[in-house]
Amino acid sequence: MSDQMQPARVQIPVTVLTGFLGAGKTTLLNRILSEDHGKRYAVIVNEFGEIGIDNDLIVESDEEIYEMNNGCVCCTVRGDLIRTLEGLMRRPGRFDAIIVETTGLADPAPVAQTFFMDDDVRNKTALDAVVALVDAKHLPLRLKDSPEAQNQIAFADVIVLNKIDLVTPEDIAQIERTVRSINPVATIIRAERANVPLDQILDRGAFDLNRVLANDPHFLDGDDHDHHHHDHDHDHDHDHDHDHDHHHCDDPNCTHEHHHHHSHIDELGVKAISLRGGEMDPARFLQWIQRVAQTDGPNILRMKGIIAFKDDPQRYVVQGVHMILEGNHQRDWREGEKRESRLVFIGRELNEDLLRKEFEVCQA
Ligand SMILES: Nc1nc2c(ncn2[C@@H]2O[C@H](COP(=O)(O)OP(=O)(O)OP(=O)(O)O)[C@@H](O)[C@H]2O)c(=O)[nH]1
Repeated sequence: MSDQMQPARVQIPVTVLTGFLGAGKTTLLNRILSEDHGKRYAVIVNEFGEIGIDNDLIVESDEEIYEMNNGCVCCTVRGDLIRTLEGLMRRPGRFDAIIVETTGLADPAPVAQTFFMDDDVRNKTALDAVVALVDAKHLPLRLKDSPEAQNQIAFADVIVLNKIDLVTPEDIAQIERTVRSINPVATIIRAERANVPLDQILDRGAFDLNRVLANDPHFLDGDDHDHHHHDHDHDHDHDHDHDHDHHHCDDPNCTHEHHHHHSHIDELGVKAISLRGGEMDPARFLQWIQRVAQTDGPNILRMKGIIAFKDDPQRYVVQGVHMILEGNHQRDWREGEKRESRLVFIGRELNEDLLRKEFEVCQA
C-alpha cells in the first residue's frame, strides 16, 4: 500500500543520543532539560550496570524520564523500548518530542531500526537524528580498543566533538579529520561540556534513511528474529544481579552482528563492577579514588558513583573517564532517603575483589 493512501499523521520527532562511555551524553541531556526552549520532552534512558546511577545524574526537571535498566538497548531491551514508546504514544499531547539516551556500549543501528520495524512506532514517531557524542581526548584510544566507538560515529547524523578543553587545537584538528574519515557526511560541532546550540541537534530532520540503506542494504530486513527477542527479554530479568547485564547477548538467536557488526560486550572484554556500601570517611575515600584513577586509570573506561560522606548533608557525585576524575556535591539527602554509597567501575581487567575490599575499608 502506498503511503499516500494513509491519512496525514503527526509524528513525534525522536532524537537518539549515542556516544561511548563518558563522552558527554548525560551532560548534553541535562542541557536539553535545563534550557528554556518551551518544548516538552519525554526522555528514555538506558544504562549499563545494575545500580542505576545514571538516573541520579540527570537534572531534576518537569520532563518525564523512563528508565530501561534490564540490558542494553541495542540488543535485549529493544522490546522494552518498543513498549515504552507505545506507552508514550497512548498519551499524545503530553510532550512534543522524545529523546533516547543509549548506553555507551550500544550500537545505534538497531536502536534506529526500531523506529522503522514496528508498525505502530513507525507510524507515530519520526527518527529526527542520531546524535553522537565524541570524547576528543580519548577518541584515539577508543578507536584502537572499541569497535563500538567507530560504529557510533559512522552511524550518526550529527557529531558533537566534545571535551575540546582537554586537547590542544592541533589535536582537535587531527581528531576532526579522523572523525570525518569515519563519517564524511555528518555535521560536526565542537563543544565543551556539550555546549552546543540546541537548534543544531534537535528538530533537524537529519536522519537520512537513504544514506543508511546505501551503507547497509539490510537495515530494514530481518524482523523475525527481533520478534523472537521481544518474547525473550523477560526470561532474563532475573539475570540482573550477575556481574553485568549483557550475557543474554550470547543468545544464539541474536543476529544483530549479522547485519550490524554488533560486537558483543563480552567480546570487548568490558565488565561492570558495582559496589554498594554505607557512609564513607571523606578523606579515606577521596584519597583512595584518586589513587585508583592513577593506577587503574588506563583500564577504567568509566567510573561513577554517589557517595554518602559521614556528617555531610549533601550527596557527593564522583565520576571519571580513565585518569580524569571529577567530584561535586549534588543535592541534600532527602528526608527518609537511605544514606548509602554506590560506585560503578566499567572497564577491562579490573580487580573486582581488591576494589571491593578497598571500598569497604573507606567506610566510616
Ligand atoms: N573536561 C571536560 N569534561 C567533560 C566534558 N563534557 C563532559 N565532561 C565530564 O565527563 C564525564 C562524563 O560525562 P557524561 O555526560 O556523564 O558522559 P556520558 O556519555 O553520559 O557517560 P555514560 O552515560 O557513562 O556513557 C563527567 O564527569 C562530565 O562532567 C567536557 O567538555 N570537558
